[in-house]
Amino acid sequence: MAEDFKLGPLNHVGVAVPSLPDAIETYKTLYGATDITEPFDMPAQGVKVCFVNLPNSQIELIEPLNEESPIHNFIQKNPKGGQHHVCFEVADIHQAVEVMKTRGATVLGEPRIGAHGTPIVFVHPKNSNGVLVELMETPKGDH
Ligand SMILES: CC[C@H](C(=O)O)C(=O)SCCNC(=O)CCNC(=O)[C@H](O)C(C)(C)COP(=O)(O)OP(=O)(O)OC[C@H]1O[C@@H](n2cnc3c(N)ncnc32)[C@H](O)[C@@H]1OP(=O)(O)O
Ligand SMILES: [Co+2]
Repeated sequence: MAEDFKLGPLNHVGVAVPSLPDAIETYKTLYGATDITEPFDMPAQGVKVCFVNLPNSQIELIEPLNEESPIHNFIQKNPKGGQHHVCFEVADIHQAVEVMKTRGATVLGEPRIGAHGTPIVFVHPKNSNGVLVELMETPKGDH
């Protein structure tokens, strides 16, 4: 089970923001980003999300949908926003969950469909030097 587990590519860096339109404007005007997806709501994940597409990865901009959002507290503590998580791809999300739990990590919840349409889970920041790590199953056909 664990022997063939490994992290795949860095898929995205999650940035939590108080206002998606303002953050989009920043990436457009300050960094000249031209490839930014239309924002969309993910009620199951409690966020509004869009992606700044880069040559080798993405910035995932996320805004809390409501006070129940898992990032509501984060924005309360960081009103201007901040780097929120890093996301690595894995071949098999269920194997990843098993390996993380076997190795003593706190896996937050069960795998749920994320913004790329494949199952994701999160490993608590306390397990990774204060960094919230998202594991995302690589979309089929992308292997
Ligand atoms: C649309 C899906 C998209 C995708 O890629 O597909 C996403 O990525 S959605 C991203 C948003 N969803 C999540 O983040 C789900 C997982 N996160 C959680 O369950 C919570 O955010 C959690 C448990 C990590 C923190 O919840 P909360 O902030 O309400 O709890 P606390 O305030 O008690 O914080 C506990 C402890 O953790 C520190 N913390 C919180 N958030 C982060 C963070 N992003 N990075 C690093 N550390 C974080 C917080 O400061 C507390 O630290 P302590 O030392 O105990 O004070
Ligand atoms: Co993410």
